[in-house]
Amino acid sequence: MTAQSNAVLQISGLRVTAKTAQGETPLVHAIDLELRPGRVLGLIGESGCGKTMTSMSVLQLLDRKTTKIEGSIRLNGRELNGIRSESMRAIRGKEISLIMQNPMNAFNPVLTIGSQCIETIRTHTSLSKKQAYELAVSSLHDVNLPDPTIMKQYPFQLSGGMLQRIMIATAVCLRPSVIIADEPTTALDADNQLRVLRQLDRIRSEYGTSILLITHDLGVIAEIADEVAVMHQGRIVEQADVFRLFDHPQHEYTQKLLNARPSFSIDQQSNEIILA
Ligand SMILES: Nc1ncnc2c1ncn2[C@@H]1O[C@H](COP(=O)(O)OP(=O)(O)OP(=O)(O)O)[C@@H](O)[C@H]1O
Ligand code: NI
Repeated sequence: MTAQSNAVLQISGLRVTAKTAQGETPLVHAIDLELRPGRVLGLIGESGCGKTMTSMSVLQLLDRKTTKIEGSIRLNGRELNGIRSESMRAIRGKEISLIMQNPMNAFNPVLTIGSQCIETIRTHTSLSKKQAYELAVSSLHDVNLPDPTIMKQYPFQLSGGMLQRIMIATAVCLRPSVIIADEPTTALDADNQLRVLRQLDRIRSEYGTSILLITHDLGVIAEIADEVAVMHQGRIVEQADVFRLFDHPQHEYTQKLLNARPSFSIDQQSNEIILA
């Protein structure tokens, strides 16, 4: 009998290799990650270590002509690696959603926010236009954008922080069990960063959504992650509970990451990590 795991997303032995004219270059080396229900798993590591390649492989968004994905990616028990692209299109946005770094790129500049949200909803459901409109408006309300006239606006009329919240609203409106957020706050100013993190945290607690949060920022990790996986040169070098990681970093690279921060302390009473 095989061991049963309650993971929503289980990545085992994931390898990503770039196929170039010069030959094959390994980018991600047989990593294992497990995302449990309602948890936030932070994936942290330096630029170029393979975080985005990992998230793109999970979503099966890499071009199979130029990249090879090996290993297993199970979403609610179903294998995603090698799945037909049609089946994956039905899963993406419904069972697993992506929130990207640059909100501007996520929207079509010539369509209103409303038509894009409604289109996303109707691709995955049999809701009428009116029902989809109502769901979109209530999702925007959820991310503190209560004014429905936003539906009539075009992406360029809105700030980066607002677009990021709209992207979150769109990503969560169909209640996916997993959200992958790849540097969701990097392009935002400090106020909006905090706002977006709070919203992700609220979505997690309200809907039990599991979040794989990709970042190079320990502050983001301290804010909302339950567990952390540290990635270095295409490998996971350490995975631990967030408090344990801050308290007792095991790997040399994790220690370097922590030392690069000015200082931090753990408030025993509120159980929060405070960064200076
Ligand atoms: N399409 C591609 N083909 C080949 N190599 C690629 C491709 N995209 C990225 N790479 C390489 O893969 C490695 C991992 O890149 P990746 O984008 O996953 O890093 P990252 O950890 O997300 O970095 P960042 O924090 O800068 O976003 C890098 O060396 C990058 O140059
Ligand atoms: Ni990246």
